[in-house]
Amino acid sequence: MFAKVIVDVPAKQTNRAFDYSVPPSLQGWVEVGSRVGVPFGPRVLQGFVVELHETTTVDPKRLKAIRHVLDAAPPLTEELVQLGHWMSSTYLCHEVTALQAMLPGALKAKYERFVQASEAGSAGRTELLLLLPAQENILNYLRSKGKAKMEDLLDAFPEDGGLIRQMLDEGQLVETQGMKDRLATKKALTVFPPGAHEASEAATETHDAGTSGNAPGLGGSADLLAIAEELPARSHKQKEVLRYLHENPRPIRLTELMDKLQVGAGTVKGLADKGWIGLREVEVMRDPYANRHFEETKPLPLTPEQQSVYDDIAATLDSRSHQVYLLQGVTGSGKTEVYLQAISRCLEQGREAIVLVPEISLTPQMVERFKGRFGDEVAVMHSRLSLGERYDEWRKIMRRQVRVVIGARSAVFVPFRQLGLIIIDEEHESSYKQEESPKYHARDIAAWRARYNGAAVVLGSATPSLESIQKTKAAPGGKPEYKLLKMKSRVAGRPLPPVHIVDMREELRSGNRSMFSRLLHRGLEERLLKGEQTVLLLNRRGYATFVMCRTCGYVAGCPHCDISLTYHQVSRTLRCHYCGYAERQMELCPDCGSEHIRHFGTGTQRVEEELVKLFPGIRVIRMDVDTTTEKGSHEKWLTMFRNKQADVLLGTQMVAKGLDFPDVTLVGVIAADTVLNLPDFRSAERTFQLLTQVAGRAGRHQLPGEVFVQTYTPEHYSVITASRHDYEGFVEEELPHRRKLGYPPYCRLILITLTHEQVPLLVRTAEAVAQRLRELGAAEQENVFASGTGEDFFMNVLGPVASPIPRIKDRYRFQCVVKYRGEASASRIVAKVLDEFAERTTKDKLTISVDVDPQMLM
Ligand SMILES: Nc1ncnc2c1ncn2[C@@H]1O[C@H](COP(=O)(O)OP(=O)(O)OP(=O)(O)O)[C@@H](O)[C@H]1O
Ligand SMILES: [Zn+2]
Ligand SMILES: [Zn+2]
Repeated sequence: MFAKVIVDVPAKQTNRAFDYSVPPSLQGWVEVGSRVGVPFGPRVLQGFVVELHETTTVDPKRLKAIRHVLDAAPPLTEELVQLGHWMSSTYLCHEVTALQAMLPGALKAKYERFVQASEAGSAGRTELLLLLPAQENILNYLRSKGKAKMEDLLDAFPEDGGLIRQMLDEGQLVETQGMKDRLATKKALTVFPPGAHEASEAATETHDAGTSGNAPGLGGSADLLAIAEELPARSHKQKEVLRYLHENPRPIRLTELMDKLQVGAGTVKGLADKGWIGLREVEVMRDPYANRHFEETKPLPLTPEQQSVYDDIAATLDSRSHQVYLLQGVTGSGKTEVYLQAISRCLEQGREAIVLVPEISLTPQMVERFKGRFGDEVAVMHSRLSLGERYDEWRKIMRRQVRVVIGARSAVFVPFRQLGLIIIDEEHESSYKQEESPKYHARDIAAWRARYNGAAVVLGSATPSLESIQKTKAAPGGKPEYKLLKMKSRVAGRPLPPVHIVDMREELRSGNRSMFSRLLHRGLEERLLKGEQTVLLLNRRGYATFVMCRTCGYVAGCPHCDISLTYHQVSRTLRCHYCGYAERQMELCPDCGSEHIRHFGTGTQRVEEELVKLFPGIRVIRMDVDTTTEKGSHEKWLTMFRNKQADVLLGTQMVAKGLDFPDVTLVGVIAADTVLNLPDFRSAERTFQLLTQVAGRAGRHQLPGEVFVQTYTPEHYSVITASRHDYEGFVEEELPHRRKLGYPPYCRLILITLTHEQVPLLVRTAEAVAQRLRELGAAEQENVFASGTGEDFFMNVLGPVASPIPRIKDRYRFQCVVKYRGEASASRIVAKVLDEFAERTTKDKLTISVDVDPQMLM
């Protein structure tokens, strides 16, 4: 048997599969998707098996064998391996980078490097070589140890790093990589009465050792009583343990037993040493939600709108065909209930479902709704879990113990084998696009997996992205890519809240210098009197958190990046968000020596201060990056707010999404324009989406709601259409702008960023790249024209220009933007140009990164 393996070296030369033989000892272990260790040059590298064959065309003499298999079950499926291949060509990334992105953090890159003397090095061949004394020493050191960690070896021979490298290259030393995998599983000492043993590996791992139900073979436990009787009276603690285990003949965690009986570990261990009871380490699962009880919920009778949407999705599920739906439902229309019932249907068919939600709306409330309906069938994956917790949730998936996963972007890769449904809530959110390589969009991955599995995808939003809405329209001569489903009204005939636009210029003119307009002020006052709640949104983006000298105007900037430093209140430091550079808060201006330094803290903090000044005694919960870094803080704040321990929930985007609190009757937006002024072609769309989302938090239950949007640009169509809850109106205004400027959804973009330490070389290369792109684009255009297929291809290269942030980590940045229409040809052209320049850029240490469908042109 032969395997094709992609090795874990993200480089152009290794971006292909290499052939290896599967030794007889590993047959049956090596599968497509297995992680393996393979010899590669002088080293042993990690890799992924992507194909298995009975034959190979490679000369058997040159073929090396796979050394070992890293996991008992392959962490990737055949489907995911194929997906990796597709991602590599679609997003122009290395295949191994795509495959790595599918693994949970705990499995990634956590390997240690080991070195040993090679067989050739320790036997025959070395005698023929003349060894340096230092080489002898290194070999002797390794022979005495058998195998050493690379870092220990380098510690032992600090002068000889280069020599060690050379010995590796010459094959005297061999490097292997070992996983720190064991660290990633959690173990607990567990007491086993005789006869009670681990029923099966999986069972012991899921159960809490203390509550394991079955105690197979009780035969032995009678003996414990006999032993207890015979022990001397002074061993009363040991007697007690034996009696307890006689009465409860099942495994129990040592700490729990100690707690229950108030005995020491030594007492128990003594019994184990005598062989009367067993004491072993057992793997336990960390369950982040273990101590939470989730109220079980039953499916609600659907409204007619919900029913018709559900019926459509259910028909696709039943026919096992593949379809992407775009569900446009106003805020509070009950999209989540539709998701829940569609998932039920999918599970009834014996299939599995993935639910993606944006990271910041992956709130406990959201998790609760899914756990409440599907209980232990649900695994949760998000970045606020510890690495270990995430790993354990992932293993539940591998072992088929759960059939529903709810998580942020990367959960789209979970290795389900019978995927029936993928739901992407708030599909317009930019966090579904990964900003590092592989720069994928979860929406595209979901569509790909649905096609592969004959599954349904539901993209839900009150404000779908323009790209998605465009895909619901029929292409000339074809069927639309997505099917549009609509829910136009809120559940139970509740009205959408009226939205009032407040012109802040007007406020200033009439002498109100506060950040609260008179209307919003009165609204707050009324809510305090009535004991109702308010949500206040301050969009942090675009808000100053920098440090400025009021005497000379000096602004503290990063010495390595062309960007101002951000002031961090908690640590009293100034930090660069791009390179991590940090310095102490300054007392004097470095330019003019003035003491008048002003720290512009986060906007939310200033709002909070003003609230407390205007409404003494007001209870405010502030949610922003500063107050939510601690694990579980999110949950804490939201629970407090739900329990009405606060009058106002004040925050950034994180208060705008998904929250459903019955007593919120007022929503205020402090300044609607902060996003609007950003130099981004999506700024109007983002403004509309955010305003609509946050307005949707008011009046969702019995009490009617009301919204005030404060703005300096009340005439802007994104503000006006949002105030009317008018999605179609917004789209109608926005699309002509996009068409005129040639932006998505009328074309697609590829952003190419080049970086180097020196500007002249950078500019020269950037220009050469742009030039070559133009040549190939024009040639393709001619080809298409000549072929007469009438295919809609066009490609336009903008730039090179300096990037909006022209320098990061001492490297200058230039960018080109490729605008194009027409299938895949553009990415093929870009790939070709990258290929042509690869050698030159490696030699010059210049980097080129590519972002297909960028969310921001930064
Ligand atoms: N069929 C139904 N009957 C009664 N109540 C319902 C029904 N469907 C949903 N609800 C309730 O209506 C409220 C709003 O529903 P839900 O949160 O699912 O809306 P949504 O469309 O997801 O909103 P958003 O996009 O604003 O997050 C919830 O409190 C939910 O329990
Ligand atoms: Zn100054
Ligand atoms: Zn920096």
